[in-house]
Amino acid sequence: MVVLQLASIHLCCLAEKKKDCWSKPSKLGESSVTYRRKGSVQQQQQQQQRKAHKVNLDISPHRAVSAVRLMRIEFGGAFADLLNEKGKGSGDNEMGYVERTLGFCTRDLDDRDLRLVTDIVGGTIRWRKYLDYLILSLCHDPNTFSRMEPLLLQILRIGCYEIVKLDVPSYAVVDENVQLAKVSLRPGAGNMVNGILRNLILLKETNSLPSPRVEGDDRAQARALAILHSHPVWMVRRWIKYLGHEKAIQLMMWNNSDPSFSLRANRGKGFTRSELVSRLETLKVPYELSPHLDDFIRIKTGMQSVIQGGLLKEGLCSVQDESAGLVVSVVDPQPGESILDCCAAPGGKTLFMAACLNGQGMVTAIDINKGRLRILKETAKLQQLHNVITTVHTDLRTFPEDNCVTYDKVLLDAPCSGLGVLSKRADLRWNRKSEDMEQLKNLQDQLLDAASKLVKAGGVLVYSTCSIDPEENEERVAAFLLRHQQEYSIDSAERYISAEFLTQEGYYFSSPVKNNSLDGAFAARLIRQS
Ligand SMILES: C[S@@+](CC[C@H](N)C(=O)[O-])C[C@H]1O[C@@H](n2cnc3c(N)ncnc32)[C@H](O)[C@@H]1O
Repeated sequence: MVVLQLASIHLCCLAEKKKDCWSKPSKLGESSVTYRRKGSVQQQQQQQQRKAHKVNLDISPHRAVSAVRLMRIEFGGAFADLLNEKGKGSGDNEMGYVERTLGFCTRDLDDRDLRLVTDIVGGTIRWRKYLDYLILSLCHDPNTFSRMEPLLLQILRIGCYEIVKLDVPSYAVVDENVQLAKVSLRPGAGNMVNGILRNLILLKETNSLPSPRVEGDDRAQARALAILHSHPVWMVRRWIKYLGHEKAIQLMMWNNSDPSFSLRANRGKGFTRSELVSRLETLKVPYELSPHLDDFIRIKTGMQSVIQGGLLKEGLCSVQDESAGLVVSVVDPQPGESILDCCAAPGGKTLFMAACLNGQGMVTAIDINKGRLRILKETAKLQQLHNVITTVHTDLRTFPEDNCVTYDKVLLDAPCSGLGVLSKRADLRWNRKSEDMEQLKNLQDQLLDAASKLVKAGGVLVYSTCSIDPEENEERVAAFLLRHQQEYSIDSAERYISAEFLTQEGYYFSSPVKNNSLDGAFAARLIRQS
């Protein structure tokens, strides 16, 4: 998924609104409460009450906040990437959540704390299956693990992650997580954290951490790899089937690595890549120019400075992965054209296509999700592209029935599994189920059929996904071409992208395994004959 930074911040508000209230599970501990959104007056009252409360200075705020965020992601339906959006997502309410979950608050987070929270939350989610395996192995009795309070489990996961995957001094990890469990739950919980973490440190120091053997039949091997690389078993089996063992492992390692980001200078606002580079140099953010796209640069660190420097708020650039930018290259938008973006929100590709029009032509952006479409509209205004973007809130599957207009180019960036973007979407691997794949494929077929009716004779239809799964990509296009033999044929993407991204069939495909540092994405360019 390509998440526009600003869109993310807005989306977070939506995600929060969607979950107006949620009850913490009863196993949480004595201070189990119902989370409820309060109006602004109530928020102020809460803040005043907090001032009257005892602030716990013994526990680092980043550990307390990380534990609470993990609870919200697992039980409250919050999205990791949004909450983790460089520490922004939770807004002023962060300490309110901490206090209601843990029964105390800590000092406010500074920039360093925010970075730590981002690392710990992202890493703990990614490594969840492996961390649970370690914790279970150290519990001795499986019932202790299965009956564990959710908050205690989060604290243990954080501690294990810090010990095994981060270079944090072990005394600090043990002391603070023990303290956190004691104060927020009960003394016995602190003792359990103490026992498990100290054992883990011993095992790590003697190089004897528990580890499943990759042996036996395919299923058993997939199960072991799923633990070692912390992914659902069904995904591992699917990737072994399509990519083979070695590449499946490389892919999982990529998914577990720290994501890098790219920024697109917004030509629509007359802001060039050189100007973006100067601003980044002033902000002391290290960057690399994209070798594939003229408007893009890559950054590995420094997103916080980009946000604070106002570049996104001023609409001067967007956070957009190059893999998504290359889909727009395949569409090849030209000034004066009429373009339909069928599944447009939150608008990453719409905005890039609109910027390519140089003020002439129109991108019509339709989406079934009103909230996401509103974000697109707001961003278009911010980026001064609203004159070349029209939004339509509708279901694409019924849109052709009421609309007889056809377009020069139609982009269908279909809803998909997102299996190409798991490095950026830490929690997505746990939210996707294998059953989703069949439903998504059906929807993709229906959407392709609908989109195909909206292309002019001689016009172009581009089908794209941010998936690396052939069943959502090549197979959907092959099935479509069978249904529309007389109307559509493949137009090779070779004129629009470099050879490293070109498949044998003439499609665009970026693979995290092959095209290092890009997310996975796919696009097929089809021409309408009649
Ligand atoms: C992969 S996202 C699109 C991302 C977008 N193209 C971008 O670059 O930012 C898929 C979008 O399809 C929309 N969608 C799903 N089903 C739809 C339908 N039946 N009609 C229109 N839009 C739909 C979803 O609301 C979602 O915003």
